Amino acid sequence: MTKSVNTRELILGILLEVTEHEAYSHLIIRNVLDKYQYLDKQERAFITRVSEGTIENMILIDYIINQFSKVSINKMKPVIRSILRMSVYQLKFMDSVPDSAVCNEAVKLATRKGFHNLKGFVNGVLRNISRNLEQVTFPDEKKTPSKYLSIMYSMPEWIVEKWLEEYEYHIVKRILEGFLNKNSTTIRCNTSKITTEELKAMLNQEGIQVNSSNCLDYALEISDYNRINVMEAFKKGFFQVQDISSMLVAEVADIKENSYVIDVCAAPGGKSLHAADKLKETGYVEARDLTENKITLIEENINRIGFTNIEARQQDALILDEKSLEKADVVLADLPCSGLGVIAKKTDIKYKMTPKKQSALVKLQRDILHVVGQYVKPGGVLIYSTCTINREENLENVSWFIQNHEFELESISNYLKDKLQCDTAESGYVQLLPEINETDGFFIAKLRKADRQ
Ligand SMILES: C[S@@+](CC[C@H](N)C(=O)[O-])C[C@H]1O[C@@H](n2cnc3c(N)ncnc32)[C@H](O)[C@@H]1O
Repeated sequence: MTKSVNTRELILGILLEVTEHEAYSHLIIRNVLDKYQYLDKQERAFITRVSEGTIENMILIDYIINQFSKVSINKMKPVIRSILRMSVYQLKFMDSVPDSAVCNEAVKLATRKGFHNLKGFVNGVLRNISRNLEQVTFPDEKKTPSKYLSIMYSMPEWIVEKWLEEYEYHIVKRILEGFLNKNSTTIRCNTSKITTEELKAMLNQEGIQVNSSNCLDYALEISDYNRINVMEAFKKGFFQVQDISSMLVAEVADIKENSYVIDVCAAPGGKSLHAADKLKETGYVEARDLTENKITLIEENINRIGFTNIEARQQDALILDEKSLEKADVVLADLPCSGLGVIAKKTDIKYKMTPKKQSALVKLQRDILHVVGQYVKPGGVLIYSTCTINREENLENVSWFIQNHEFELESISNYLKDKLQCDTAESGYVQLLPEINETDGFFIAKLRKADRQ
């Protein structure tokens, strides 16, 4: 195939899909990289960095553009708006691209996209920004703290205000910094197939940089790799990409061999497969999700890994499944949530969430918990988890649940090592925060059902 594709044009396409058509950035970037597999490592890295960086810093970038453009960013044509955004990202954050090249490429791209008449505008705004970037004035941190944080860390102000009500200022600032610092990828070794040391050696042989984790014996951090799905160890099902926080779900559940586990919201199957691994070829995991597409995703992972003690099943968690009543030793309820803890990985979530959508999620979470709590055997365990950091979706839901159901919180402090330690673990729950705990923002509560015997 000929290399006729222009990387900047691909980036423009990604930005337009995300900002004008509601596409999710991590999915659209992955699709583009899959489609243009012949691009070299440097080109792939450039596409990923500029697309993610532009989306991640969009509030800050728009603030800067608005100081130099007579037409406000919201009034611009989508193509021009996106070209300016990706160019300002490069001017502000990428020393490797000379400013003159950024401006020239932007003008060429605008022309190629049919905006010959606006090339003077694009050129003028960008050259002006490139000359005066250091002179931009930002909101005062002391006088308008939420506005300051919102612009400097590109977080919608309503989210900043919400977090400032729940956490101290310096914690919120660190969380926001954490979202912008990219961590290395964490993987979980499938220890029923290979030891962690063997997996480490295998990855090293493929030239991948691997570090052990202090938090869990079977977790590894990998870096310096191109694509995961071509790694031999991945194809053989020896590991699963998973954040440490997500690994803690099956860890704190303390799954014993021969147990029956129901994961009520399982796709793409990370926690279900972890539970199956912990069962060491015994027991049974039922990995449920809402739609056929989601079931296919789980099945793809099950097939790759090759476990036989797990099956995927389509089932709406809101509808009571009479056959499961009081049958499960462990129910995993890793429920749909606002996802505000994983903004580092799913960059555009912060722009798509609204207070109204978040309230609807709280109701959904309570409705699902009420149904699936009934599948837990007396004396069994329900793990409630979300990848968000808002009290309403987390602790407030747990408080509501234990007030209205025969469950009690149970200590999880024995499972939390090193930087995961926290004051609330003894009480049965943990709220992990990006940067502070060096994980995704994630909530886990362990609930034990009353044993009537
Ligand atoms: C946070 S994700 C689960 C991630 C998964 N536990 C893992 O570790 O890979 C939430 C999942 O809930 C599913 N979901 C949403 N509403 C549902 C419902 N009513 N019934 C079952 N699954 C649902 C979504 O399709 C999504 O896959």
